[in-house]
Amino acid sequence: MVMKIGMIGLGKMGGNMVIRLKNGGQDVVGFDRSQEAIDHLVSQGVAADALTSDMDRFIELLGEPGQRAVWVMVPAGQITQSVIDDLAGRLSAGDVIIDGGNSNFHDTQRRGEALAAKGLHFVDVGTSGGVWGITEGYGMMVGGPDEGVERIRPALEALAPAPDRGWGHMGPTGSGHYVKMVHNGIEYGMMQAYAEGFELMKAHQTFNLDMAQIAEVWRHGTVIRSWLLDLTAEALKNSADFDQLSDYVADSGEGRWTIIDSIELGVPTPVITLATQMRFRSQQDVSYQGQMLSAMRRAFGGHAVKTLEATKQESVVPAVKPGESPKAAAPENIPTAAAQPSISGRSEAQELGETGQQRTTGDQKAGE
Ligand SMILES: O=C(O)[C@H](O)[C@@H](O)[C@H](O)[C@H](O)COP(=O)(O)O
Repeated sequence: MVMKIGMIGLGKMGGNMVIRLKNGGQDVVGFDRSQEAIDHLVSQGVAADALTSDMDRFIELLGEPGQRAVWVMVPAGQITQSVIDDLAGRLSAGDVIIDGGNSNFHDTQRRGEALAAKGLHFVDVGTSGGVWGITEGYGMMVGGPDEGVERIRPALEALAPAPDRGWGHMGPTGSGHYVKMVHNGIEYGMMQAYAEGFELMKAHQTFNLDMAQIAEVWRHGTVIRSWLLDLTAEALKNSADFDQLSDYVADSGEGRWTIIDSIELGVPTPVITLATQMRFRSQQDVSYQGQMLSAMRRAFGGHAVKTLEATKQESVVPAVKPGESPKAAAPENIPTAAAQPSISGRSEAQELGETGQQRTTGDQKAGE
């Protein structure tokens, strides 16, 4: 089946979806304010007269009132709201508006009610797959009224990995975005678990393990193989690029909303919660709470603490090689440990470890 469908937002998600819809035989038209986004799609073989940066023209291209369908693929939040408000004023009863972004499901429920009052069908599609969706197909979690969902079935079947796989009607308006929210919470948890495991193995220098080799081995046959691991293995192959990455990890809100939902329902979600909190920590340059911990520890125990300057110098400490003692690798001028004995009778140097790292051995712990 072929349907006419309009796409608003021709960035890396919406633009690729236009191409997949076109390749799937659908009659697709697109709108973006950016001429550059339009030119890119034209260079990819999409007809120039199916794309416009003029909203009036776009609405004309959508076809018969009451039969029109518009997929909104813009960032969640205020931009989505203003695009939907604009469409609500231009479309008429029977038309379908689809929000394919990562909107908060509460916003979606509210928008659904307002649009239903005007006779418009509002369908929320939690869309997964990122930049790979163009070739692999998109996983789609669909919410909304039956009629609206049925109307856009040809588009969903063309966008999915296969017509009968990778998409489903979850329930009423909001349910698609709700399921996508939990999907993203799980995504955070899986990513964090992989990242922790690899960092641990990298720190265990006795074995001099090769992270790229391990990721590649784990991709095949193991219990923890996954697409995320496939992507990780690929990233580890290019160590020059990997080593340049900042450890700042952004978050777009889905993890936060998942935690809020878990609190409201009283359902424990420790993995997702901690994974999200780790992102917050990564987003801090110098953490105020960490500074406060140091201040308190110094105050009550007279313990030596690191200064920002010392931490900066330490970041250029050469890595300890297997067989080499940490002391040999540590520069001598890092003022991390005082020579005076601590309350436990151990020197601060012993407590911090000779490179200034936190204590790590059972013996040291027992001696506290
Ligand atoms: O399933 C997907 O394709 C992803 O979950 C995607 O939808 C996600 O929004 C972004 O990759 C970034 O999300 P964060 O900024 O929250 O990491």
